[in-house]
Amino acid sequence: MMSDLLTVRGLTLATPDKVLVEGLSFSIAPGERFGLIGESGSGKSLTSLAVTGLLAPSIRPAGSITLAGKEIIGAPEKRLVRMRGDAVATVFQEPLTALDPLMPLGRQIAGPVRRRLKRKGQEAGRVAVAREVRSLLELVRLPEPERLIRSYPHEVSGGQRQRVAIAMALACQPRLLIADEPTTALDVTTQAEIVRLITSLVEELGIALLFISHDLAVVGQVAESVMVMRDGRMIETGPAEQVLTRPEDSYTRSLVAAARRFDEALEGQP
Ligand SMILES: Nc1ncnc2c1ncn2[C@@H]1O[C@H](COP(=O)(O)OP(=O)(O)OP(=O)(O)O)[C@@H](O)[C@H]1O
Repeated sequence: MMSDLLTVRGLTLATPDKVLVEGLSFSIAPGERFGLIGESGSGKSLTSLAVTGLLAPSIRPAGSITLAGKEIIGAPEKRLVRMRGDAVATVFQEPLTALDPLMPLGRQIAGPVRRRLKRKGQEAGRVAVAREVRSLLELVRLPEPERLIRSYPHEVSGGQRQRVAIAMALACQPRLLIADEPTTALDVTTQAEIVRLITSLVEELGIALLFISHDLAVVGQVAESVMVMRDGRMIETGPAEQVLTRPEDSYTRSLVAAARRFDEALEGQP
């Protein structure tokens, strides 16, 4: 649809000797929360990298990806860089890889804040940037902002690091937030907190979300619509409530049954 924020049509990703993703089509409306589900190696991360124009040079994309009305496939690097600052930002599985180990967290958040203020022609001096950094820390519910600003990544917990990574992604004021397995590296309690935080933030800010996970239960908590992938292909797509409770495809049914058995085991039932 013309009004969609992200439209992927017939996306195929291949190396010279292997097709990794084939004929993928889906779209995300402004403000919509979309879940991409699939087991390891199904092509979820490649799909999200294609959306942000960050594919390895050995992988050739074909088909079409439009984000905020602009074609991504074949776009010059300059346009992709601008789009990554403007339309889309990503939160990855392991926040340590996104963070510089040698730089205090406050300065790391300040980077994207300053770039955004400059891009929008706004005052980007020290005071203005510091004010925005503080309000971002508040937004992601991080306590003790003064200490955090001066801390290095290894001095805070995994959950706090992921909150900082979320703050950095939101610093660009993206229209689409991509969260690629954002909770996989965290313990169960922290996982639930981060999932709730992401859900409430995108709702509060009116941002669309592409949430990627192998975990059906987590995707079910976050997404309004879902797509199930296997071996680089789309297996099933539709409203989350329908796909996750009344799946039509046998592969989706097996995933749902496995997740249910896992839940029952946790509850100590047969
Ligand atoms: N640069 C690359 N060159 C060749 N093959 C690749 C490359 N990157 C990924 N692949 C292959 O593409 C397939 C899909 O990878 P992808 O990372 O998208 O899977 P995924 O669904 O995100 O899995 P995971 O949850 O384990 O990250 C895998 O078989 C992977 O080995």
